[in-house]
Amino acid sequence: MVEREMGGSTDNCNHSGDTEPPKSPEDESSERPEAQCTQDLKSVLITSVLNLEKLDVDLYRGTHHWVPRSQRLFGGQIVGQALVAAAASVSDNLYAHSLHCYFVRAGDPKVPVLYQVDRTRDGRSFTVRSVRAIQHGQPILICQASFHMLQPSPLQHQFTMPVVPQPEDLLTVEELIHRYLSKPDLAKKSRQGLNKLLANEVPIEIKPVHPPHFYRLSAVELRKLFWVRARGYIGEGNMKLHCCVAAYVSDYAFLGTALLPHPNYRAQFSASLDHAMWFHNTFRSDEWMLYECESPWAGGSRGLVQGRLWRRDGVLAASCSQEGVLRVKPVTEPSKL
Ligand SMILES: C[C@H](CCC(=O)SCCNC(=O)CCNC(=O)[C@H](O)C(C)(C)COP(=O)(O)OP(=O)(O)OC[C@H]1O[C@@H](n2cnc3c(N)ncnc32)[C@H](O)[C@@H]1OP(=O)(O)O)[C@H]1CC[C@H]2[C@@H]3[C@H](O)C[C@@H]4C[C@H](O)CC[C@]4(C)[C@H]3C[C@H](O)[C@]12C
Repeated sequence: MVEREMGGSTDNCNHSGDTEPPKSPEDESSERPEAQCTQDLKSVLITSVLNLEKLDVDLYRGTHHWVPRSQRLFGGQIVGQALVAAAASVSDNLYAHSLHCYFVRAGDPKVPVLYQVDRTRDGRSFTVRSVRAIQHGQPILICQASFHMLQPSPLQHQFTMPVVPQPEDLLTVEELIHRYLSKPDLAKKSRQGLNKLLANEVPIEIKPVHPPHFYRLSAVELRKLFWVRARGYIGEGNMKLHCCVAAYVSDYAFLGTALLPHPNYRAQFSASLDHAMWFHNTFRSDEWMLYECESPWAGGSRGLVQGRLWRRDGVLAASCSQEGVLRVKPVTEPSKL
């Protein structure tokens, strides 16, 4: 399996059950994995989605877990798996620092994805891999990923992390949905939509900072802020793996940011066209990170969104950009959540 080639060990066990209150990151990272855990939603990211099967040199096969209702493969899954494939032939002293992808065809959830890696260049400090994600003999995604060795520099700066409530003081998406569903006067259509959302087996935990915003119930500002982490315990592992998980995480709830300024419209068809990420510092994708998303522009049936993933200590972990196709239609009756 590719993961073994990536070095580092990943613990398949998880330590934050759905029923028990979320543990603080310190609790989780201090726990030692005890019992043998079966694969479940909380470890599926690592044990299957990002655990590719090696078919040949530089050729891998990925399986699916969660698929959006559009029945197109989730873009974050394809990006995360492409980065796993790219990283497999890169030595452990190099770190993923950027990736750039185009989604050129919809992914078919009925068949696995093949990842064909080209070892574009192994330089003195930078190494570049090109990956084609292939289904039915055609590329669905083309990706370039670059890896860099540690080269410290006195030149450092970053934006300042937004001041927001801590995740321990916020509700998860699931808890919010249950709260909305408890409203007796909830519109039937909204109730159906929320139950479908609850049924999503997304291996990501999300705590919106401004819930009405997250669900576009009010366009107070053009930013979407939410705490996010992969479900389950990944452990220190190796940074390549955490970058692959962050790639998966970064594409969820991202493109919808471009609809925030337009509460009177909803997407009739939306799909990511490209996705770019820059990894700035080490981070743990299984610990809460703040995802700050904004949309500087939309037009011509496209929208551009930009995101910053922040560590809890205020360090900027990663930056993301994505343009997507957005074909919209007027909202006939605003949601009554
Ligand atoms: C995570 C969910 C999904 C986000 C993704 O991952 S998208 C998947 C990755 N990207 C792609 O698959 C794109 C691949 N590329 C292509 O398919 C093509 O290149 C394309 C289509 C871009 C261009 O093709 P081309 O042939 O050149 O051009 P067209 O002719 O225009 O297109 C042809 C096909 O396109 C379809 N189509 C075109 N127009 C329409 C239309 N008007 N209506 C319907 N379909 C149309 C059609 O298939 C055509 O093909 P055909 O063969 O003719 O059929 C996220 C998605 C939703 C999010 C949730 C949501 O926003 C609600 C919550 C919001 C909250 O804030 C966060 C939580 C949410 C639950 C949120 C969570 C997620 O972000 C999802 C689930």
